Amino acid sequence: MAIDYEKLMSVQIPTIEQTYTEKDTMLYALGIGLGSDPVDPDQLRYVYEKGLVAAPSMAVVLAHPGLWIRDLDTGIDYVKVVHGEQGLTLHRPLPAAATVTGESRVTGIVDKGEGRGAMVYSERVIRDKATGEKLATITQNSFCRADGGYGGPSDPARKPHALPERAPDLSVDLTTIPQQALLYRLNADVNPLHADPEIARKAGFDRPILHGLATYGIACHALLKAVCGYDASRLRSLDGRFTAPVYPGETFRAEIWRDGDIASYRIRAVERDVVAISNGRAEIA
Ligand SMILES: CCCCCCC[C@@H](O)CC(=O)SCCNC(=O)CCNC(=O)[C@H](O)C(C)(C)COP(=O)(O)OP(=O)(O)OC[C@H]1O[C@@H](n2cnc3c(N)ncnc32)[C@H](O)[C@@H]1OP(=O)(O)O
Repeated sequence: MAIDYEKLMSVQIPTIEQTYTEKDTMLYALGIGLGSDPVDPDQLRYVYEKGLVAAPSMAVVLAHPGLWIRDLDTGIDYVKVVHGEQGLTLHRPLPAAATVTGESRVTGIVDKGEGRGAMVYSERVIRDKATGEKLATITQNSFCRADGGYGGPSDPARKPHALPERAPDLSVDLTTIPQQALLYRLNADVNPLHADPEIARKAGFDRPILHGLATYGIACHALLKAVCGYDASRLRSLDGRFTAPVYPGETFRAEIWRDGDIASYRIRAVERDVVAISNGRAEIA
């Protein structure tokens, strides 16, 4: 099967309604390493019911339509899909518990050519069901490694944020645990690539890799720590490009540049010295 451009552009991704509880909010925060210092009150506020606050990046798992690339008639070889880019704009801080809706649509497809893959851009708008208020807009680029050359438009890809050329202004290290992906997937992010060694091998990896969104959440954690004083309401947007797969258990170093309200960043997997997220950009209030 191959991608049919018109059909995929108009694919109906189901609208999802989700009621999430304080427990879900704490589970998400644990999945991105918050609470790793259990006596730090700044971290505790994300993982303990007293004065609980939602981590801003949790929006990316709310009212998630699941693995629609596999489950709908998309023509995509889902096993070979990796997460290419992720963006998030927060219109207001996330409640610690709420009922939300998520409306998703495909916003663009770029055919990079035979053997070079195809990129599928999608967007999801999250609303508070009770008030209809927009909470977050989420953008994603799914890099379909096996689907290039199907004959669709090859418009230039959207340009990623350019990192400053000077040395980073600050850095922060965060550790992950060997079971990080098994913990993170309990946020209903069930792609077997992150749990099943057999599927991971079929996708070309020697063992399950960490979810791109888990690395992205850890980037959010690093920025909360380094430039927001752990105040969730200060993080207004978060974008990044996944440049290399990473494994649960690796140490991540966030290298950060500050220019006014903008923090640029990249995430390095320290032990292998590879950049896992590049072109990172966050707006800080
Ligand atoms: C249901 C919804 C869908 C869900 C999908 C996701 C499900 C998840 O569970 C799966 C995951 O979380 S996977 C884990 C996270 N992601 C990754 O590990 C991917 C890491 N990146 C890579 O492997 C390569 O960069 C790779 C493979 C992305 C590109 O590598 P190469 O092919 O070697 O590309 P390269 O030669 O470096 O560059 C070629 C052109 O592509 C552009 N590019 C590179 N990386 C990109 C990226 N991450 N996103 C967007 N564009 C990217 C380059 O700029 C270059 O462009 P041009 O041809 O215009 O010069």
